[in-house]
Amino acid sequence: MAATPSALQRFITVAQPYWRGDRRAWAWAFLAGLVLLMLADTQLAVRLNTQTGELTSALAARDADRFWAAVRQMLQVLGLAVPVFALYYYARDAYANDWRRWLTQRYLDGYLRERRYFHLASDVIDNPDQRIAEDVNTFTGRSLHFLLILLGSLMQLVAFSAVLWGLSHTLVGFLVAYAVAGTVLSLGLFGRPLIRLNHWQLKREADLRFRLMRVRENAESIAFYGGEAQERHQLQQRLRATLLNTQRLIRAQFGLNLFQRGFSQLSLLVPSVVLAHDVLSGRLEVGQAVQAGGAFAAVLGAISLIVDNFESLSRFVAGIDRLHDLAQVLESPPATPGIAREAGHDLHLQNLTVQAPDSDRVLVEKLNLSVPEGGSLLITGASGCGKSSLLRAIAGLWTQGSGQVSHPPREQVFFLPQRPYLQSGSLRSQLIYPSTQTALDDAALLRILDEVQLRHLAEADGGLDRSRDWEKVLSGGEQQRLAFARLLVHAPRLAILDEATSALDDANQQRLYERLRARGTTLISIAHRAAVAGFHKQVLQLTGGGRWRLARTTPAAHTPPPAPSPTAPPR
Ligand SMILES: Nc1ncnc2c1ncn2[C@@H]1O[C@H](COP(=O)(O)OP(=O)(O)OP(=O)(O)O)[C@@H](O)[C@H]1O
Repeated sequence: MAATPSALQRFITVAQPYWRGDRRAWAWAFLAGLVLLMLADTQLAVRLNTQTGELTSALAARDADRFWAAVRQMLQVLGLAVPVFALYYYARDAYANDWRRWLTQRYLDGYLRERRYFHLASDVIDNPDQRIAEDVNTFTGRSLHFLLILLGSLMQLVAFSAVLWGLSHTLVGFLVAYAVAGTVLSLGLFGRPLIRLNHWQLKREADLRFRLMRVRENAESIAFYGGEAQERHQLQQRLRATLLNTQRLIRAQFGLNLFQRGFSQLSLLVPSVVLAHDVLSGRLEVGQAVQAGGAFAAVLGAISLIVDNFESLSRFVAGIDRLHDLAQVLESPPATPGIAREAGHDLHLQNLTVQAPDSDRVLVEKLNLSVPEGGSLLITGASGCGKSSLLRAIAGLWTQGSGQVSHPPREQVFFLPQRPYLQSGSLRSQLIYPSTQTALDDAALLRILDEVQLRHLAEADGGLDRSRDWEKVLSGGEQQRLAFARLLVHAPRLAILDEATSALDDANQQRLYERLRARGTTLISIAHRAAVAGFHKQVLQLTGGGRWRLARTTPAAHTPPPAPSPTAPPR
């Protein structure tokens, strides 16, 4: 089948980093140990078989001494065989687990590096989460399983081929022809369809699970809308697609079963038919024919590995395809950005043109502006005109377009996105996010909680170490205040706020902006509410179609009144 070399190449691409990377010494040493255990296990199984024969013969001969000697020997062999058997399976699973840990780590690094998780479009790679969490696990487990079956078969092949060759050359010729025909036929008839169907099955299952996850994540909104009927409809559509594919798989499996059964049953007849003439003419003893039949079955079993394991092999290959595609995407060099970036002291945008990803639509054209240290800029414009997109370009999330962005070093810039993202975890970890540790002590963190009026969250049992699903238990405004607290924890030189106070009341919003101004933080905001304008020295108005207008606000507007004021008009 044309897909075989490519499937093998794909397997090698996915598997080889473990065997050739920093883990290679361990990987090869452990594998060698595993093969030794397998050999010992096979050897002990043969000895057990011999001892069983000896016990039977001793009983048949009514020889008590011989019988008890055989029992003692059997117990000795068992004493070795049982732990070796258990150790072999333990080592195999531990090995698969180590491989999984290593490979998952590699993909996780690739997924989180250079914001690949953000750029991965779902039409390029569907369900990367399933690939990283599940497909890797299946891949490492199944790879070892098949590798060891293959080695076992090879041992059997070596052991019985010699026997068979000694008994009948013709039978060996038939055997090779029979096995090759079976393998070619099964690959040709069932290979591509089964691999394709298994590929789709994995995707459909992941889509269904993802949809269920969305219901759980958005339970409150769905409950408010009463959206159960729509959700059920969507879920049923995905379930139907999954089951339809399963149905096709079952049909393909039916054909494969017919073929496999016919192939293995016929193989019982082949040696007798081939050897009948030799036996009937007296050239071969009946016992030798029986022995040849046994050897034929053993060798055929070894070389029909593909036919016998076709179903699980096709599932395995489908999983390899998914991992291979993921690896290609994660390990490919990032696309060359159209927008150039460089580190500077202040924020400068030079001839900046921003386009939406994979589209010709220009959202901002040839924008030039500077925000000096301690300065402030408000971005306004109608919904959908490209305000957040401009921030995405400044942050380096979107790179399509042209021009140049120079900005203070990344660690001195802090973005507050439109939707505050809260993890479930301790209150402390929310406050210091995205850092994993902070130089601030608990007293300083509590003071910041005071400033955003969330001190009460740390007053329950557990204090700053209290863990909750914060997204569920905090109101929209509280979530925004907690996100604002992160800004105060990180005390950046440049803060970029995308409607980060939209859910706050005016008094809270004013206090937090004043706090930033008192710190001398350079500020860029997007906000719809008029009161925010007073905290900014420049206003950039996006007027649609890439056009823009930059203006200074009047000095009076820099001192915001306690009540909301009208928007400062651009000059
Ligand atoms: N990932 C994306 N790919 C393609 N187009 C996008 C993408 N994200 C946003 N857009 C489009 O870019 C345009 C600008 O979106 P943007 O989020 O910048 O608007 P905005 O001015 O911030 O709007 P709002 O005030 O409603 O938040 C919109 O028409 C939107 O549909």
